[in-house]
Amino acid sequence: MAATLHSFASGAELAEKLATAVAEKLIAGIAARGAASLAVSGGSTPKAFFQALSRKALDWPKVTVTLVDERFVPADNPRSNHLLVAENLLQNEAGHAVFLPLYQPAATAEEAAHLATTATTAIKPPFDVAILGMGNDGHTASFFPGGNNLSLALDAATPRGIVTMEADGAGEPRLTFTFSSLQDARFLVLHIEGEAKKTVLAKAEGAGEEQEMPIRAVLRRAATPVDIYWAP
Ligand SMILES: O=C(O)[C@H](O)[C@@H](O)[C@H](O)[C@H](O)COP(=O)(O)O
Repeated sequence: MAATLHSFASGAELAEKLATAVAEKLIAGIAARGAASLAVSGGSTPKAFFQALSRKALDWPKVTVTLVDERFVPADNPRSNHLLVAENLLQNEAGHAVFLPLYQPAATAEEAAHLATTATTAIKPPFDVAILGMGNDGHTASFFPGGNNLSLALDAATPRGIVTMEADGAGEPRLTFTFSSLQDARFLVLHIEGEAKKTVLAKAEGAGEEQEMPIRAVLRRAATPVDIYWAP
């Protein structure tokens, strides 16, 4: 499926333009269906975008925000994506949104994944907006090369929901939406910044196995054409 590259002069310009585009999609979703959903990734890249989106005026109480993936840590842990979103997105206007965490206080990540799958069925698929990031190893969400559940997570036949992932480079056990949960978002965005990530993207767009660079599954098989947002 062909992707569309949107290049910007700076991260600040990208953040504002992406926030405007996402706000428009959420407003359209609310107008069409009475509610809208947004799944965002963690990491260091999206902070300015989150802050720009937080200032957009829309009917936020009708928007459910959740995470593409999460580290199996509570929200007071500095590694938590929930904490990152709470501090940067769920502020200002967006502070009125509904937030659905993936982390669940459970004895194991597997138990938390089952609980999160049940909890996130409250979001009617497909997502209105899904924002993906990408690591320098070509992972997206928590689809890490060598991940113990990578085949399951990428399999189009795997039901929508949350699965666990453990992999070198992932740190804690991860909770991640499956490929099947993300790939048909009405607006499917890959947000990357820097020359190094552009080089990684070029390699991912070339030949090779999905297992080597899992972002390839999204670039090659997503039902929704990917909009790539990039700044130097
Ligand atoms: O939990 C996470 O870390 C993210 O969901 C992950 O998939 C992230 O998008 C990439 O690792 C890129 O992270 P950076 O933006 O920090 O490069």
